[in-house]
Amino acid sequence: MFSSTSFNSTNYHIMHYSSFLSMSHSKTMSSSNLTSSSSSSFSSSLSSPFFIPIDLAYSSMNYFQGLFYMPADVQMLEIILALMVFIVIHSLRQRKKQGLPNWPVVGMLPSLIVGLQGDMYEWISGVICRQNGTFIFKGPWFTNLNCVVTSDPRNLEYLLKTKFSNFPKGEYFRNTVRDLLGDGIFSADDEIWHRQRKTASLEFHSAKFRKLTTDSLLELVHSRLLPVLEDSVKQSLPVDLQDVLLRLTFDNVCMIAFGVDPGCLRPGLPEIPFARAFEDATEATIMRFVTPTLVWKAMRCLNIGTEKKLRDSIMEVDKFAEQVIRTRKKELALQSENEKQRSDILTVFMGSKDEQGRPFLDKILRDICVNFILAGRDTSSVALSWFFWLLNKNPDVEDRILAEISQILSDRKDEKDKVQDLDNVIFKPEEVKKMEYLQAAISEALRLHPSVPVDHKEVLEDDVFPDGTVLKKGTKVIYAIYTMGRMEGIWGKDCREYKPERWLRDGRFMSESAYKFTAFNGGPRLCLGKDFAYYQMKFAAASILLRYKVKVVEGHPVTPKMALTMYMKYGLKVKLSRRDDRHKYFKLKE
Ligand code: HEM
Repeated sequence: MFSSTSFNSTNYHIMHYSSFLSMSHSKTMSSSNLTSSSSSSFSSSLSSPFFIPIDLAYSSMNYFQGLFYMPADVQMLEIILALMVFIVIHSLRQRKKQGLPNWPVVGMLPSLIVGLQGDMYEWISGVICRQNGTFIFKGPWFTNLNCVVTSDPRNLEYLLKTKFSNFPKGEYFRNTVRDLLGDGIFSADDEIWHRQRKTASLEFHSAKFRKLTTDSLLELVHSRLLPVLEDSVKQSLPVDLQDVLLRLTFDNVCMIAFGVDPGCLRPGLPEIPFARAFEDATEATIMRFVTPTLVWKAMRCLNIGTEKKLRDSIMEVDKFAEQVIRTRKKELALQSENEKQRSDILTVFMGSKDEQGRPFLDKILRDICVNFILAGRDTSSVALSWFFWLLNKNPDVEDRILAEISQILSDRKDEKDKVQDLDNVIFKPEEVKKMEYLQAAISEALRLHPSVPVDHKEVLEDDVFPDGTVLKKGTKVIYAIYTMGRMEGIWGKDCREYKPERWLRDGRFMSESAYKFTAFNGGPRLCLGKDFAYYQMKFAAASILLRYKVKVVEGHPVTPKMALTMYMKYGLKVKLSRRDDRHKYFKLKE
């Protein structure tokens, strides 16, 4: 009777369920009973959204009548089986309404676990798109895993700007990251956040700070990055470009935060204890987000597993921070006001006051620096890694970048600046600014592979999103930045294509709304390092592309790693070769 009808997957389960009941009835009922029961379940399955409860109730009545004629153990087994089938079908039917099957006790966790096995970000994007931009994840009963996941730009604007004060980072986040981040800018809310933001913001926009960042980057690219890459060319060896870039930005951000160069990008790529400890501490902190709070707290008390690793690595980070703070204090004490030239974050905060007008305590100074390192450590390098991977697949984009660089260099007016040897070219800050197509190509890479793929907030008071989603006090809200880059409703039908041109109007780079392109966050908590990050990425990318062709090693697997930052899980193995076709793009001085 079912074979003549075509079913979608949900109906297939319905059919299965009815067949099962038919089979059980056949043991106990007359054939006429069997026929009426089965056909009623079939017709209601097509017409009524309440099919399952009605059908089950009806069938169960007949079913229980039949029980009197059955041996007790068979009866029990059948009840259990019927119940299980009901639960399975009911839970699977939730997929259509709620995005994922919602099971008793474990909620949507099984689907999440399955989703985590593959490309987690693609999986979550599929679920969100099916739910038109907002999806409510139901975790296991009695856990704190329930949350609202959204990628609707209207909700993002509401969350990050309109009702900013109702969506803090929250206690859950702070308690989870406190051991590593303390009260630094990343995890703080309210006054503590505001004070740090104000001081840091003034500093980030000062000429002194700009000079520090451009000088330190120039030094690192020319005396560390390029020699390391040149070595790999000479030895004809592949190199993990992601690892090299991570070292570059780690050294760079430590110079900005602490005013100290840890030397990760020295020849031979040494392992630096502070860098290793920082990496380990971040990874162990992330583990807390996927471990029930009671469990990680117990592990912390017992000092075992990832919690032991966290404690050990934080001790190493603290040792480094304390030593830098102590040395800087001594150094500043010996200098006169006029000599105080340093403009790193640590020195600036040492000269500022907290919200009560007192100097910042050493512990807060440590927290501030550690937070800045975390913020600027790997976001740019990871973005650059995806950018080089995309270039490899889009040689026409690479051609356009080189044409732009060539134009900029040939526009040099000053005779002594004219390029005689491309290997000696050092881009000037105003030239980097003019690289509009490169900025578009990097933004497009960030749109498809945002360095921070998901971010989160907590609801302070009951609220409602512009799309109608009801938010109860204490709910966790996750905004899926990765998904936003892949939504047709935001970017159009070609949203999955790498097209830097979408950022250009009459050849000039045009920024997008922060609630549509949220790679740098938006509203009052917009990334403080955004301008510097663009400068850093453009300077490093242009300096590499001018000298080398970057080819991803054939067969090298490229897939995102599940972490707070979107690293490539297996790094980016590339083979570099000298750009011997430079004459195509660059006209040298005669
Ligand atoms: C491609 C590069 C970068 C991207 C995509 C990026 C992205 C972001 C995002 C998404 C946030 C919000 C995080 C949150 O509130 O949970 C953020 C905050 C922040 N970023 Fe960046 N960032 C980049 C580079 C940098 C750099 C190089 C620095 C510093 C040198 C920096 C400093 C900060 C700071 C201090 C905050 C905290 C702002 C606040 O909470 O008020 N970022 N960034």
